[in-house]
Amino acid sequence: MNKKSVIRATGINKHFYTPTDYHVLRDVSFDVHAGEFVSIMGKSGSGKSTLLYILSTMDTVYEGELFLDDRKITGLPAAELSAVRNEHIGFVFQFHYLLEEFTVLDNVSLPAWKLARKSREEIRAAATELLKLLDISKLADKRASRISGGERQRVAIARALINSPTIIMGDEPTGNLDSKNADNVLAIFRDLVTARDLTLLIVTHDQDFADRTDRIITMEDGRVLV
Ligand SMILES: Nc1ncnc2c1ncn2[C@@H]1O[C@H](COP(=O)(O)OP(=O)(O)OP(=O)(O)O)[C@@H](O)[C@H]1O
Repeated sequence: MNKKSVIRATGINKHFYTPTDYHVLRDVSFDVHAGEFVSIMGKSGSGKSTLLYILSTMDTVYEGELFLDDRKITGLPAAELSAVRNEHIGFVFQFHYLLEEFTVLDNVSLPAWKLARKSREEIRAAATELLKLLDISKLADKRASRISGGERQRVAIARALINSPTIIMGDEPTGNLDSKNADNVLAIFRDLVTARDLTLLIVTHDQDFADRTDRIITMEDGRVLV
């Protein structure tokens, strides 16, 4: 099967110049195809988060080229980049950055309010649907500050889905969960790949989690091992 490339990185190099020149990413090239569930592993300091930051379009200072959904992202002006990000990518982080005083429903709705493509009613309906999908409907009106770690991660996943992205990127999304909740998150991700035709790229230290993804990209000293 010749699936299209959803993420393509070619010859990515990145330097940090603080305090001296540190060559953190070295000729990183790889493809992630439509519908793949890929994990990125590697020792602490190998460059995983730095790479994810570039792939998520938030860091634009690098050498090489990045393509998302066959479109060249490298060199796009900031406004276009932000439109691409909003349209294509949902993020799930270890620390979910929920707004503690907002309800669960409002936290999930927030990215759609920002994008302002739909009415408040449509957004509410879509957010309600996502809570159902993630089996957290009961939490809709609870404040984020009142829910558990596993529940927070589900809210963060629902929020990442609200603008119907084609790609979900995660930085240690199961990092602070116990193994039962980590298993649940994995099962949710797995279902999403099938049900919503998503592509997933997840940085993780969790070998069990990674072993159950379709493919592991391993990083060492800023390089992708092949
Ligand atoms: N802003 C920065 N300035 C200078 N060096 C940095 C900066 N950000 C990261 N680094 C360095 O770049 C290297 C890669 O960092 P990165 O966070 O990408 O690693 P990682 O593989 O995600 O690590 P971890 O698994 O511990 O999160 C590290 O040595 C880090 O100290």
